[in-house]
Amino acid sequence: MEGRFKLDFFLHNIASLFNCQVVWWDAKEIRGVFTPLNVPVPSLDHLKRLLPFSHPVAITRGRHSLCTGCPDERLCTWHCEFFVPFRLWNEEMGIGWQFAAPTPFVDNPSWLKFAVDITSLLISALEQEKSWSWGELFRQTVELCGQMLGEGLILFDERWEVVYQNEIANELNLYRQFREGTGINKLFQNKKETELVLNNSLPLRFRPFYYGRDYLGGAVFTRREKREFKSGVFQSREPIGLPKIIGKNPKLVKAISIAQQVALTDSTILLRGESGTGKEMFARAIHENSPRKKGPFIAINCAAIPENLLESELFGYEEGSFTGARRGGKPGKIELAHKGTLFLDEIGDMPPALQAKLLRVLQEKKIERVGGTRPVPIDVRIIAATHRNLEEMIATGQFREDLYYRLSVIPIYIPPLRERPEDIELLLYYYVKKYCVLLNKEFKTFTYDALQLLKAYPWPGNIRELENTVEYIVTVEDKEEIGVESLPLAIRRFYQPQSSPERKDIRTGRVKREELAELLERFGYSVEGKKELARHLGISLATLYRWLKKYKL
Ligand SMILES: Nc1ncnc2c1ncn2[C@@H]1O[C@H](COP(=O)(O)OP(=O)(O)OP(=O)(O)O)[C@@H](O)[C@H]1O
Repeated sequence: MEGRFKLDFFLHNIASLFNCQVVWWDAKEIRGVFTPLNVPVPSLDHLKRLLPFSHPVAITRGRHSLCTGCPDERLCTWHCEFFVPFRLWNEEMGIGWQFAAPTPFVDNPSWLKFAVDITSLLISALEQEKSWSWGELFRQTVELCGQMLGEGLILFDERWEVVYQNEIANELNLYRQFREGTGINKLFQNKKETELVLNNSLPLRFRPFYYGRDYLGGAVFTRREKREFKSGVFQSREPIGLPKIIGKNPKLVKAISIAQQVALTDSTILLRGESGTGKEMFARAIHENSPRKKGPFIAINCAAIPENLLESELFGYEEGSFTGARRGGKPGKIELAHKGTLFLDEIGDMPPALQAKLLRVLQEKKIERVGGTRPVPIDVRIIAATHRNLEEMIATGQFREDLYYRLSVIPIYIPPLRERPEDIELLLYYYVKKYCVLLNKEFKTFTYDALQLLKAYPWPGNIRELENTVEYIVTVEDKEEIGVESLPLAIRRFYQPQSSPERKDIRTGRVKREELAELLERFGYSVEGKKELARHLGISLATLYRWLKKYKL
């Protein structure tokens, strides 16, 4: 098999295994796109901007500096993208792994390492083609994939002989189970992708490998999620099914529990909360846990698209409906979400004319493209989100009351981070772990002072800001213990050393009203916020309440 085609073969199979799009390119051209997804191919202009990087890069949509001014910004529907640069045949090249939605793989901090390992394996095989046997390359690739999937794996050759099995398969006695029951050759004799439950207890997935029309063998993977689901582990341990919704704050836990219940229904949901509190994450989790999870999850940010384009983005258009309209027309996001979920982010920014049009879609469950004449029936579940005060907007005539009632059938409030001080440490260490693995660094801890400061900081950008902060610290800091001096300036400005006048004054009860008001603002007015403030000041909650009463705060 010649070099280029060998790489094609592997990338194609890995893409379908992980349900992602894999792109291989150099400075002049896109050499290959491998994808089981029906999604836009990135432009060469976008990909070329990645080539100057000499190290692997993980990009979450809208959060990386590269997203600003990206030529694909308007078309981008990716959840995230991993880029691995390399040099082959004396040229700079790159392989990008793009995911349309969060999945267990994307959210696993080991993914970037996996992407690097698999790329290096393929490249070294291509570089030293003579010394690599085709079978060995195949075995090592599938083995790495099996580790990443965290599932039992047995690999067969074209004669159904076992060529490899990993430890999980070993533990499950997988091979014996085949020999005792119907043989593997019978179970998968049509050599097509198959899912089945072995001996009524073990869900399996069979993946054949072909090169052109030649059958080369196949892999059998166990399907772990199903096993966990059956035993109830999934439901009890991770209520929303996406383990990364971190937090134990009672208000957040309540939001998760409501989301979990309504996920099973088709009700329209309105997610409310400040920017960066996790509204989109909730929306995706609800979709993933709903009966629509096999359908698409389509997100659109009503504030990010210019008013004149929003209508055609949402509703699509027919051919010739305006100058520049694409031949054959284009479906809008609502149509694309058919049988799935449509996430309307920043709904408060939707212009009034479109609010009326959206209301009609919700009432009639039909959609008409711009320039179209035929209404098309659609079956879409709507989740809207906003950080704005819609009630005030209704009062000032900026938002339609009837649309508001249609949308907020189930309102879910996600509290800002400053109202959830107990979650800050959890999130800090969650992201420290994630970025230390991603960036291949030693695990880090915070000094007492740094942790107190991070807990006292009001996090106006919420979890997005916290994640960016941790990513920055882990990237630039080599020490194992992170002190106040390593924190970004914006946070250090909040530092109040132990002997500061503020503390002394407060301890002696001589704190000024303005100072206390400012601290209260910083920690939040909730009971949790006040508890945290009392802890910060070194006084009891009862004393704090006394002071607040005294100052009428
Ligand atoms: N509870 C949580 N646990 C872990 N990560 C979280 C949590 N909540 C949010 N995040 C992370 O914080 C980031 C911001 O979340 P998300 O984009 O869902 O916020 P948002 O409220 O939709 O923001 P915006 O209104 O600005 O679009 C994401 O990277 C998300 O993964």
